[in-house]
Amino acid sequence: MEKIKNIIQASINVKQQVLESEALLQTIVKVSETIVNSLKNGGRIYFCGNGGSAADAQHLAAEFSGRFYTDRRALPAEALHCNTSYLTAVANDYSFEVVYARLMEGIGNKGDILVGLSTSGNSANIVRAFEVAREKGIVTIGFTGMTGGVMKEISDYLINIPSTDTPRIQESHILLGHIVCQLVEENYFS
Ligand SMILES: O=C(CO)[C@@H](O)[C@H](O)[C@H](O)[C@H](O)COP(=O)(O)O
Ligand SMILES: [Zn+2]
Repeated sequence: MEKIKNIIQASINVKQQVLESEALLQTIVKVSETIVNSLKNGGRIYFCGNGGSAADAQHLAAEFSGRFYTDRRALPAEALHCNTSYLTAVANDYSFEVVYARLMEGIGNKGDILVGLSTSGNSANIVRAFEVAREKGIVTIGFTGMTGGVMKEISDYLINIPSTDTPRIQESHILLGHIVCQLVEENYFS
């Protein structure tokens, strides 16, 4: 029981720090406004991550393309790992490092948004996708851990959770991701 309580408390502590970080909260506001502007100008939102963060990418994309709280028209959002034929072919024929970059090359357009979720900030396939995004004028939003890793240098917006513990970082990513979904849904459809 003690162990379980300690883990829950650790998750709360990270979220408490997020709550007290004016800078992070301001970034959330800016990110939400940027996504609304992109959507209003015909942009699309792409999400990518690995492992649990791929699940988070898929989850958040579905809030936009499906629904979050309200009944409204679908918004154009996709997670980049969902086509397993594409993923296995490109990883097999080229490398796993280029799987997301190649998709951005193929389907990303100027004014779109690319959200990358990486607790280390160092996942090479996300970093490579952000590099392609930068070349194409696609706005990048990094959800990372405390240091931001390599993504700190190449993200237009960085949401770096004040923790170095992968699961605790992911738990705050999904909280803040949900907040972004709610703000975008409310503002876009108001
Ligand atoms: O869900 C978890 C851990 O909670 C794992 O699957 C985790 O996402 C994987 O180890 C990822 O490959 C870690 O990558 P990243 O967060 O450093 O980009
Ligand atoms: Zn996990």
